[in-house]
Amino acid sequence: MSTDVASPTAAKDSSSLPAGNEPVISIRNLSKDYRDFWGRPKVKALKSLTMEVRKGEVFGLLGPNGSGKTTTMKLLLGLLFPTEGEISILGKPATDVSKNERIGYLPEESYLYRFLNAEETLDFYGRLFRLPADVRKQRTNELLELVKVSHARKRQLKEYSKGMTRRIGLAQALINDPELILLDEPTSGLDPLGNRDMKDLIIKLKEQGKTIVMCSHLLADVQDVCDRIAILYGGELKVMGRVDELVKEQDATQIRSSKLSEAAASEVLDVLKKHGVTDVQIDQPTSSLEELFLRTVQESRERPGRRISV
Ligand SMILES: Nc1ncnc2c1ncn2[C@@H]1O[C@H](COP(=O)(O)OP(=O)(O)OP(=O)(O)O)[C@@H](O)[C@H]1O
Repeated sequence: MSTDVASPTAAKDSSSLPAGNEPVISIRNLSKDYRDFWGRPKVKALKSLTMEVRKGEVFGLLGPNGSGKTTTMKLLLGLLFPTEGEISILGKPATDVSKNERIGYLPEESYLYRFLNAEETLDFYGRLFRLPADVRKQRTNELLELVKVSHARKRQLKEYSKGMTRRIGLAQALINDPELILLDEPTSGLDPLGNRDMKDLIIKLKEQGKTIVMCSHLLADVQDVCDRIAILYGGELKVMGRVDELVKEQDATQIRSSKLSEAAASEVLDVLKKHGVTDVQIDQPTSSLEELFLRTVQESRERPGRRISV
């Protein structure tokens, strides 16, 4: 397995950067101590974190509660100052707030104004980025379509469901057409349809050349959309690498075929036994519950009133 167990000095992952592909984010020996009322270090939230995020990739930042993910996001945005270390983001230091005009951020809890409707919300954030009125109008329309809340554009956000609020939060994060998008728990609170939409959106943004960093506890979602991940524990980088490489089982072989007859399966077993392989399992593959759920909803839409047979 090409896993990198990070040490404070060596936290690079296996696939090195191709020449000319400068990292969008470069973090070197980053530490963050939160201090108490008297300025004494209270919590070491990050310890010597070194990592890179490349242009056009979807990067997952994982770890249990309190492992330092949100702290990392806030340091990237320049909302916190590091205790030690350096961050370069879009070629600028993280403390240079001008770079935030090229960044979109979806916080874990969206801070949206409950009494504004969807249109007004996006227009308000567009104004914060000093976008001209015609651009604000065009982006608002495009983004409401993209996140599928066009039908509720005139409704105040206080009437929105959790999933709709998450969608408008994402639209807000995209209003400035950012190059780099930071998403804190993007799929939390979404039903399986909303979840699929959000993942499709993330993939679409990647196809448009955007770089995306996301924190999530929903590992199946991370596996679905992320190219590379880092796992933090207690503020330290423990693992970093390509998702497909990290989850590959090194000491097993998988053969997939169309459905085998009993006779064919038995012959296959004989061949494997001849080669000394005894721990063989031949069974029918299963699809995910997510696939079944989405198929059920799709078929229910197309053929209302019918019971669906699997
Ligand atoms: N403002 C703060 N003051 C003091 N300690 C803090 C502060 N913010 C975070 N911490 C501590 O820093 C550590 C890392 O917190 P952080 O929020 O970055 O973790 P996280 O990985 O995002 O967690 P979660 O998955 O719960 O969101 C935790 O021990 C947390 O208690």
